Amino acid sequence: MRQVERAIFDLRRGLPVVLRTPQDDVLIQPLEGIDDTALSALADMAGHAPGLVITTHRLASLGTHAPEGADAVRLPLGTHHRASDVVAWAMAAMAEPPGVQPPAPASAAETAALNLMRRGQLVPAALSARVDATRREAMAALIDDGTLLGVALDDVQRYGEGDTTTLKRISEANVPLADAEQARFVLFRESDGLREHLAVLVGDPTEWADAVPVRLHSACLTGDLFGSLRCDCGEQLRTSVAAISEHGGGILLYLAQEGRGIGLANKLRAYGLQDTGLDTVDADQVLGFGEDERQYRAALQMLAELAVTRIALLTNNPDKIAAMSLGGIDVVGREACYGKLNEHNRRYLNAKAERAGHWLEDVLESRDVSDRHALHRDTSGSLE
Ligand SMILES: Nc1nc2c(ncn2[C@@H]2O[C@H](COP(=O)(O)OP(=O)(O)OP(=O)(O)O)[C@@H](O)[C@H]2O)c(=O)[nH]1
Ligand SMILES: [Zn+2]
Repeated sequence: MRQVERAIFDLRRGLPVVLRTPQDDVLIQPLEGIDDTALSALADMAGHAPGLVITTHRLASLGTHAPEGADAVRLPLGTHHRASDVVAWAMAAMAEPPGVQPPAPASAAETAALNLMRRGQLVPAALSARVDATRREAMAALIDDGTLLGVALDDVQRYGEGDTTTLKRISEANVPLADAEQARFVLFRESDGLREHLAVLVGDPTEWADAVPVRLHSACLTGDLFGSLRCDCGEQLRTSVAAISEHGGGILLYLAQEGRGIGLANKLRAYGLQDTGLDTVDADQVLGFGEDERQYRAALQMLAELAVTRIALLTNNPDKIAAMSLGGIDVVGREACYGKLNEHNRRYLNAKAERAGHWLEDVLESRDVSDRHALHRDTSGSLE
């Protein structure tokens, strides 16, 4: 499996990787940083023009339906296609589908390639070229001398299905917080070494209520750390710590799921797309993602490790309740957890309520605006 993890790192560096089966070698390359030289080098190495592999979410955002049952499709490319066009087909906001032949369902290697891109928090799109039989020996030599990384397709598929994200409890310490003086941070690391999650234990665990107050908080660097006004995350983080403390203690799980699981680089891309008029769901779809890419396996493992089975969840998100219940946790209560509405996050909160079914009516109807908003209104008079 270490080869798979190495492949993810090579892809994050923009390097091609070879996916190998006994019959075939397939060269794959991420879209980030691709230029015309890299595009033709890929075709030369493989002896075939590459195709562009995209998710069906991306295809839908181009206004085209995927063949029945396909999760990903391949658009064949010709030698006349420029890298800038290919990158645009993969991730730019545009209405026109590419003028190439109809999409074919992606092969097993191509589907696996997109899973590697996702795990590496790259845009889930790839260039893919089957290595011609006449080039296989040369390809094997490049793999042997370390120029290219080769990884068995079988391993990539098992990596995607398996328990590679088993958590290890790594370290812990008391960290008194402004909103909860008695707090203990426990750090967990996924076994492939890629991501770390935190359990913040508030109060004395022996005195926690029978249904332990729990907040599942997905990381949001911009909101949690910088107080971004584009979302409600920073305020939710702090008010939930305070609420847990007031309820006699409980747990905040701080999950490495930046940008609903798409990663910070892609969240910033999605923000750029939202600035052109798309909402948060459509912007993610342009980049090839579904409306919410999060999985809660890590949260379930941390609760198991902490021997917590009955919880009261602080959330407005029905998916989190469903994920916990499906994972065998008894969710016996739910408490709302709001941030403040302001003119920068109103559209985002509306989209969460309307498109993802979050319970945010109270916030959206309250016209509860922050001091900062009031200040802004005083000076600009531009409150909608
Ligand atoms: N992709 C994407 N992610 C965003 C955007 N705005 C915020 N996020 C992310 O959305 C996630 C919000 O997570 P949570 O705070 O757990 O909130 P939630 O799913 O709304 O659920 P509750 O707060 O529990 O009701 C964080 O990972 C943010 O980084 C956006 O416009 N696009
Ligand atoms: Zn946020």
